[in-house]
Amino acid sequence: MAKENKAVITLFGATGDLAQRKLYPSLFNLYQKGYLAEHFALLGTSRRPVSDEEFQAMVEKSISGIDEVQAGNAQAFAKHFFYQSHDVTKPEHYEVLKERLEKLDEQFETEGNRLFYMSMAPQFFGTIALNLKKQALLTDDGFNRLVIEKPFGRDFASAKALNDELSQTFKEDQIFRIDHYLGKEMIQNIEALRFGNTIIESLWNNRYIDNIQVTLSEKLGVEERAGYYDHSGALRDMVQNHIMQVVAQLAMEQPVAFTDSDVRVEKIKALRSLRLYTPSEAASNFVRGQYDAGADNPDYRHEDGVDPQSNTETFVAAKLMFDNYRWSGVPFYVRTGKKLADKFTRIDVVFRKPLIDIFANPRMASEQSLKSNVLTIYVEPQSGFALRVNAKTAGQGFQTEPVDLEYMQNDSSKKEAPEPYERLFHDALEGNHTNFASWSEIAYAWKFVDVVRKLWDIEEPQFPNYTPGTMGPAASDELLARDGRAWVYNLNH
Ligand SMILES: NC(=O)C1=CN([C@@H]2O[C@H](COP(=O)(O)OP(=O)(O)OC[C@H]3O[C@@H](n4cnc5c(N)ncnc54)[C@H](OP(=O)(O)O)[C@@H]3O)[C@@H](O)[C@H]2O)C=CC1
Ligand SMILES: O=C1O[C@H](COP(=O)(O)O)[C@@H](O)[C@H](O)[C@H]1O
Repeated sequence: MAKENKAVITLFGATGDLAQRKLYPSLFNLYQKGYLAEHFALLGTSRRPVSDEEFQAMVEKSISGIDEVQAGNAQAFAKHFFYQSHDVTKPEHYEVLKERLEKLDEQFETEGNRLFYMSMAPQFFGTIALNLKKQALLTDDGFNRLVIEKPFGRDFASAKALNDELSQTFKEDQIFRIDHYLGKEMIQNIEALRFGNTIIESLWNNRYIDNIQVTLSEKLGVEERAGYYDHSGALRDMVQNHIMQVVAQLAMEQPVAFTDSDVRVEKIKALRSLRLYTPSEAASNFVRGQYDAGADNPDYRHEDGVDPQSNTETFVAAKLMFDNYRWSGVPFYVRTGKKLADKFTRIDVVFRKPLIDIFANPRMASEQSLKSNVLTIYVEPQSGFALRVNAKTAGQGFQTEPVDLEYMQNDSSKKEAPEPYERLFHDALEGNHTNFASWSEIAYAWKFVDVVRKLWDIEEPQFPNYTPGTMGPAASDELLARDGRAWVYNLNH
């Protein structure tokens, strides 16, 4: 039985793309499941004038694509939505907001619980938080929480400045920094796999693991987001946040208990032990790329909205090292990019080969060699995992071949899994921080990434350097080849 969450949600950026594509459908799913019911309201804000009725129609339209809408639910849901034209830079506008929130609190009996969601350009995040405090929009009786979208800063200094601003209004345990990768079913499964299985956790260290590979691959280019992306690039857009969060979950020690505070402690410890590169180490352990023209696309520099001289990277590959007892000597190879071969996210954990390969005994005149065991976590588009083991090939002789022990979620279990934003909204309403990034995690991630960014900002790259539809520049393969390794997923798969 779903527990109802009571709150008034104030959404900054209510007419924006994210709100309409992701946030309203996620809230609607929570409503259909009973996590939101009678005691919730959403006050949407942005500058343009929109009436409550027009806003409700916008919300209904945004959820119209959802399957299995229970009769009448869409209209009943939309009736919880209200709109206030509001310029976040104008302090006097917050007074009106305050009055409306108080009325909604009373009307929907939300017990003073307030959730403020910043879904707008990041330069406004600090201003909004300061005004919420100055104009006393936080309540004394219920909870006051802030959900904040990415990006959280452009580097450590700007992230710290933002965090300092937010901290004047909200304490760390009131801030929920969104990283939608943490809302993905199979990313959450990392913890279940590791800490729910003796056979996995007992091997999860440098005695048995040779290397770990994380790939976040995209088939699309920058599309209509060039304005943002050209000032960001793959390092800031994907590595500093999503990849760092995934890697922290793979590397962390077992938390004392599966609670948000215990998980945070371990993720922070893991990120603290991530080796901070010198500029020359960064140069040899990071690869950047920018896509060339393809059969149906211009090269990146000729995309709409991109600076024709742009040195923004659309691809990053890197080798990360953790200096701690568990991971000493084990490289974590990561890569992400746009216009690659396919859209998928996967993690490959490559185990060491047996110390002695008795099947390669020359007396048996065998040419074969055992393959490494690989645990692959398929995050998307399929959800599941596979363990590659060596088995005897059926037949007269004695040959071995790799076979996969596989678990893939079927359509019905996939349907059970909420969308990341639905899950994260629910967590924030429940006050559960497990799937949100803490300030310390963000700070360590920026410090790590800043070294690379500074280096790349002063060195002229040889762009473009990869063909759309491939897995990035040749240097990405060379990064592993020089260690005698290769990406488990390559174009032959
Ligand atoms: N869209 C996406 O897929 C993703 C977005 N994000 C993040 O989510 C956030 C929102 O992105 P997105 O929805 O795409 O942005 P949009 O540009 O689509 O929307 C911006 C919103 O902010 C409002 N706005 C702009 N200026 C002001 C102002 N001065 N005062 C009040 N409201 C204002 C706009 O309405 P109006 O002009 O009427 O004021 C609009 O509602 C960003 O932080 C982005 O990085 C993160 C991941 C994915
Ligand atoms: O945060 C972002 O993520 C998307 C990729 O997310 P996914 O869930 O589709 O894998 C990426 O396209 C975008 O550039 C980035 O801002």
